[in-house]
Amino acid sequence: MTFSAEKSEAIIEALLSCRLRDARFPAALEASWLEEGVLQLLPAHPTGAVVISAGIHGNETAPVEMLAALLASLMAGEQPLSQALLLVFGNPPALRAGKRYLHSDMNRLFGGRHRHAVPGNESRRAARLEQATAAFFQRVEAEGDLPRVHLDMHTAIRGSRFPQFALIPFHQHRYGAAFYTLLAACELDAVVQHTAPGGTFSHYLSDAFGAQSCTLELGKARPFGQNPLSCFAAVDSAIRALLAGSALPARKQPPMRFFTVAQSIIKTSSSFRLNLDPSVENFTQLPAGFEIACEHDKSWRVDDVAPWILFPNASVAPGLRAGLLLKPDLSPQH
Ligand SMILES: O=C(O)CCC(=O)N[C@@H](CCC(=O)O)C(=O)O
Ligand SMILES: [Zn+2]
Repeated sequence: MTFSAEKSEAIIEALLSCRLRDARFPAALEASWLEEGVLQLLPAHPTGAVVISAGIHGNETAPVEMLAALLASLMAGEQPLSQALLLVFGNPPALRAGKRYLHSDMNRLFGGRHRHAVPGNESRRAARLEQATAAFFQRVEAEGDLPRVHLDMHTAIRGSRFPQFALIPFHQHRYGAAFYTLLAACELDAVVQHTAPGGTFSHYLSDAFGAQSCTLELGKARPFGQNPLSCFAAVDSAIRALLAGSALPARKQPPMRFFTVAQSIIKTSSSFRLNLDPSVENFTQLPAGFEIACEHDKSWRVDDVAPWILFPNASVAPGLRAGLLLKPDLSPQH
């Protein structure tokens, strides 16, 4: 395990107090800050382009601690880098406040949706992150036609029966076997395939730049300093091997489970009610016929094809997803 607690604490402190730009890097790396909390690192001859993001939601701190530790290793010259790399600390003001967001959920605003949102911290930041990632991929183009990978790391509000999993955005370009091998090397428990476009950061990078991209869910959201970082050692090692250009660690766990989104529950009004206790975990298999949620004139019931519930949340803003129902994916793409 390569977390260096002291150095990463200093980086988080610098991030939270707007001093991150003071960081220094080995001479072999061309380092530029494209935005607050957005760092581009270029080795001499990159063999791929990788974007790693964390803190798109400000209360999801474990991924930020992991990214800070990775940054500390890069600064110290301890982490080899064969890839053009963009590190993104997603939402610094929300991280400072310890909140998912300040004005609106940023992970619903990408792909230009920020233009139609009420102006605020997240609409401005989503626009800037879009510009920064566009600048990164434009710079990367000068290095040739490099494979593009994006991992957007999150943690979940509820506990999960499959604690660590990926959500792959709806996409029409090919995700190669190597990408699924990377997810397997992360020792993920499950992979969920979206079936419709969305406003997530991972969907944006996939759609706009042809990246093989996913959201990584790494357990339950906890405040800074309270994360069981050793649980994410496999993800950390796989990311470090990817960046170094070395062989990925071999998977030790049983094979990943694959699911597809069958239905999105969209809350449309404040009359929305969820009939699930907060202790119900993600990937709980609900009984057929059970009424999961209702609104004044609408009701959502479980069928026997797609009974697995993911991200049930009654407190989302009207118009947003209040839960997903999943079915098993019997013929995953890879
Ligand atoms: O626990 C929850 O309810 C949400 C955790 C979270 O932030 N998940 C991401 C998933 C993004 C995706 O679907 O790819 C989100 O809701 O933005
Ligand atoms: Zn999140």
